[in-house]
Amino acid sequence: MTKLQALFGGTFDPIHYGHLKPVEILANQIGLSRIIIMPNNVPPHRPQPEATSDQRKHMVELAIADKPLFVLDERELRRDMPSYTAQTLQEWRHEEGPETPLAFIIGQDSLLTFPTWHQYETILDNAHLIVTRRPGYPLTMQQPEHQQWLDDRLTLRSEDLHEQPAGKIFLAETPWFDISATIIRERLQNGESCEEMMPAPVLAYIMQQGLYR
Ligand SMILES: Nc1ncnc2c1ncn2[C@@H]1O[C@H](COP(=O)(O)OP(=O)(O)OP(=O)(O)O)[C@@H](O)[C@H]1O
Ligand SMILES: O=C(O)c1ccc[n+]([C@@H]2O[C@H](COP(=O)([O-])O)[C@@H](O)[C@H]2O)c1
Repeated sequence: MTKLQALFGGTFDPIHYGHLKPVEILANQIGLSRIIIMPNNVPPHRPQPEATSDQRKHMVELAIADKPLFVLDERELRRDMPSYTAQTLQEWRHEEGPETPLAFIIGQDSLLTFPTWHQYETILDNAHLIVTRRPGYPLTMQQPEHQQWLDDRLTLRSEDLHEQPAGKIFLAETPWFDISATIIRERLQNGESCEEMMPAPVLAYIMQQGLYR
């Protein structure tokens, strides 16, 4: 098997176990050599996050400090423009060459909005798309033409992700983690505990910085 690397982009406001656990399990299931966590500076499709980019980056660093599978990629943090995935993947492909298998990981909720992303059709030219499960969202697209787009690219064979450089969509059978950054921010605002939802060093940093009060 080749060494398949995957980029995992997000706002991570804050990073939590709903981000970390599915992708760790995925890495074991399909054989990922590296998961590259890539926080954005300006998210394309949502309001600016509550925590600063430096704070969100630091929380990612704390979350992955004891996990050799993960590395941090700061390229989107350096961008003052919205972080369009199509552009980022074009850059990444250029760096890695045409033959290297590359993948971009998203959760099930992101798959549903994927056809609204900037130049979404070009994203699969440069990487595979790996979708992790998330409770509360369907695995089918709302519009028939988007379902057709999905069906045309779906694969059930994880080997395809290693054998081809890009172009496939793989719906991974990862367990559900009913955690979101929104719930965490709300719970913290209400003074409720979030210990089960994120690594302890991240929670300690949130408390120390007085974030999400
Ligand atoms: N619980 C989860 N299970 C699977 N995927 C998830 C989960 N939470 C987030 N993701 C995925 O991680 C990526 C980054 O998500 P993001 O940083 O927006 O977290 P979030 O918890 O959805 O945040 P918010 O609640 O602020 O919208 C997205 O592709 C999203 O689909
Ligand atoms: O390129 C786009 O148009 C686009 C639209 C929405 C989301 N994304 C990317 O998808 C990833 C998850 O986004 P989010 O908002 O759920 O944190 C993150 O890397 C975003 O930059 C990208």
